Amino acid sequence: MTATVEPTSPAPATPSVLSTRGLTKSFGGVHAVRDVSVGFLEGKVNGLIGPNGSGKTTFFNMVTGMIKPDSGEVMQGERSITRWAPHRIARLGIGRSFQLCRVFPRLTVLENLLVAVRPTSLASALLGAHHAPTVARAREILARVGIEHLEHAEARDISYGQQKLLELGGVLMADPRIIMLDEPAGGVNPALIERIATLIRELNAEGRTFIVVEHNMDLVMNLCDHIVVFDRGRPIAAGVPAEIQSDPAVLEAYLGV
Ligand SMILES: Nc1ncnc2c1ncn2[C@@H]1O[C@H](COP(=O)(O)OP(=O)(O)OP(=O)(O)O)[C@@H](O)[C@H]1O
Repeated sequence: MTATVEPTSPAPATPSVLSTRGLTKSFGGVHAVRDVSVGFLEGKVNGLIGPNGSGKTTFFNMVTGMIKPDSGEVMQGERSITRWAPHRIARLGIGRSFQLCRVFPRLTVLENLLVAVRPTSLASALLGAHHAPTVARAREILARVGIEHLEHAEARDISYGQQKLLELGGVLMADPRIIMLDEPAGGVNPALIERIATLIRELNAEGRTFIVVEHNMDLVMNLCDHIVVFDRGRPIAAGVPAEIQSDPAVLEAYLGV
């Protein structure tokens, strides 16, 4: 049976900016993502939640081209982007962060942003340090994410939460319209979680769509307009936070009740 959860709320008329049809991936005998058909709403903060191992990161990896699905489709609007290479998907304006924050520890904070904009060659990225408009943009983004005072610090010397902000800054360098965040609050202290949440709200208010995988339920419920819930590789619920919080299938998945 096809596990289809349509994004019927909060606004049925809102188009899906990204969607999947029957997306499937197994690793040996592990069915990580099974026949998933879901849609994410344009201009909204979409949440993707589920217990550990329910397939969220594997799903993200397929949508962003990092791994190839066994079967199924990834659609941006009406266009299939299934099996496109990650850089090609990025050029569509789809940016992402990673569960385990990816920064270059021995580069400075500013250099990390210069690398982010030219990921194919570290050398050319660092040469970009002499490209005034790129540097100006990087500084603007550092100010935006609130770590401009750390410009000259090596990334390994700033806190994990600041590294998460730096990684988000790297995503913003490409000016994406759709931003996929894998556990933006994971391992981050409460003060910085609040800053990350504020930043997501501000960027969303500018018209950027978010798809956020996150285990911090307070954050998810406060931040997201619409939530899809995975369990054992399949979507089991979709709706506004109030619907998700009272959905018996969701409670069962999390609590085993
Ligand atoms: N490269 C891989 N090789 C083998 N098994 C994998 C691989 N990647 C993921 N899995 C398995 O696929 C399942 C889904 O994993 P995935 O990381 O997508 O879940 P998740 O919902 O993101 O989990 P978490 O919330 O803990 O990050 C798990 O059973 C995991 O062990």
